[in-house]
Amino acid sequence: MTILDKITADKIKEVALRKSLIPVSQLEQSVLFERATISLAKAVSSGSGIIAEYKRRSPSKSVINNSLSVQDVASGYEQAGVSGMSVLTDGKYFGGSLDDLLLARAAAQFPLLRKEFIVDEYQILEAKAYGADAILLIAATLSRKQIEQFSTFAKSLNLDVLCESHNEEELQKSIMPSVDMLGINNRNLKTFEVSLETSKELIKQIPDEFVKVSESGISSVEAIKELKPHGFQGFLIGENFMKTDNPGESAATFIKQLD
Ligand SMILES: O=C(O)c1ccccc1NCC(=O)[C@H](O)[C@H](O)COP(=O)(O)O
Repeated sequence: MTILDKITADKIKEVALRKSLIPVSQLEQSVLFERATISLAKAVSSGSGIIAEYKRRSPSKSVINNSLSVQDVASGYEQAGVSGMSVLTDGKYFGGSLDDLLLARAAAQFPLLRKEFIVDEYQILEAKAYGADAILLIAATLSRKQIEQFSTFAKSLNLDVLCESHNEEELQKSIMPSVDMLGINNRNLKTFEVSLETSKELIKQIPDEFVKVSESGISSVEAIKELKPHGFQGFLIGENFMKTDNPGESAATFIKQLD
């Protein structure tokens, strides 16, 4: 069993429990449920393109940063000029929560991505109720039918959809009109190996109309300069900013060097 299989199996159980505790009607009554969302896809294609992540820990790195509040990081990222922020809401493997999403929403106005292992429409309702503007779908864990179902449902709630792949088969099943952004994950989620070559190779198969995002293992301005000519507009960066004492300041310095 790979780590991704394990995360997905745990997530299915977790979501069943969450559903029994908080009914859909309660999520729909959240004040944030009626909020006008901001398009992450538009922000990425018109701004710096950086989607900066709030990441305490991960299966590949036990501790990245446990000492910074999500509110401080969100306002730091916003001041730095990132296009949006990714908030990991998984508790068991990443130390995140839906409260992180809510607190980031309270601290900043820019687009927020709920970074989660989506296995059920219920999690998309949660994303909306806790202030997200976009959701992530991971093609490795979903069928084409599920990607279509979840992305169409997200669009009906005015949430943008980033669908992530790591190989040709995953990418091909993600290409559909209800997806706004196609992400190429440079990290193999089975082995944790990272290579920017994955982005450079797979982007050749992404049709023009999609916003193209390179994800994971981006640790320098040079990497962005290397990826941009291949057609990437978005760059999802976690550890590189979060390993510092001031992720907002690190993002600001990074973005200045992009000019
Ligand atoms: O980061 C991991 O170890 C990981 C393991 C298993 C599933 C997902 C994982 N990461 C989620 C992400 O997509 C990254 O946090 C994100 O792309 C940022 O990556 P990085 O810049 O390398 O921190």
